[in-house]
Amino acid sequence: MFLAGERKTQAVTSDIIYKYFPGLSAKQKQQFDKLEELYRFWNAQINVISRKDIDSLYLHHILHSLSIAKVMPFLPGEKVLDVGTGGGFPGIPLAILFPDTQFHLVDSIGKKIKVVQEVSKGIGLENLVSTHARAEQIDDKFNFIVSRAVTQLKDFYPWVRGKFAKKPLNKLPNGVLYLKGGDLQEELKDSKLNEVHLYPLSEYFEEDFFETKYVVYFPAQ
Ligand SMILES: C[S@@+](CC[C@H](N)C(=O)[O-])C[C@H]1O[C@@H](n2cnc3c(N)ncnc32)[C@H](O)[C@@H]1O
Repeated sequence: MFLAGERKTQAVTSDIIYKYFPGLSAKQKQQFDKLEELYRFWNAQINVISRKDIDSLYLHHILHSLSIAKVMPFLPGEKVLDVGTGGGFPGIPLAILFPDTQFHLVDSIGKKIKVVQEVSKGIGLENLVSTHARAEQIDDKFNFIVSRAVTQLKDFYPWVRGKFAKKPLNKLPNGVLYLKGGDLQEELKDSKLNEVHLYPLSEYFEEDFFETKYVVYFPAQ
């Protein structure tokens, strides 16, 4: 029972993942379910998600990360780099969803990589490595580079330009999948990228949170 004027915020559970990604294995469900406990614990020591947002972990962080999968289902054997992963977004949810794809998560702040390593260990991820480094220092080639909330595309692309594998395996050429929101016109113009595709997330998800959010995809160029 609630008193007049008392507000109850209902935390979103992992059910929201299963609504949009049915058919996951028991192991994947266990991993997604365990993320809440692990992030609550680690976020209390090292802040990677704002305190008021932790109740929205499954919607704002996990499902948002997984939206990349609606645009680009990664294939077994592909390699994906997550630049500026913070506490592991979008890389950790994607690594659970695609256990046969190799993920490399990088962040320039060591404490954040500590959270990534602890969460990854806590759910037994075997297809993820993480490095405390600037993205520019990573010397490897990838099929796709993912990112969220790191910097403007005009600054981002020079960091990753030389890091794409030549051989494409997927339905779209190797390239960048960046989670962005709001009005992107100016940013896209400033980026000087000559081919960019916007995938509106409201086409895949009904929650208001996804209105005005996009996966921005551009091939290596
Ligand atoms: C706002 S946080 C976003 C974290 C995560 N992607 C998310 O969406 O929750 C931006 C992160 O980018 C990292 N970062 C910024 N520039 C970077 C670079 N050149 N290389 C690696 N990480 C970088 C910062 O340390 C920070 O953790």
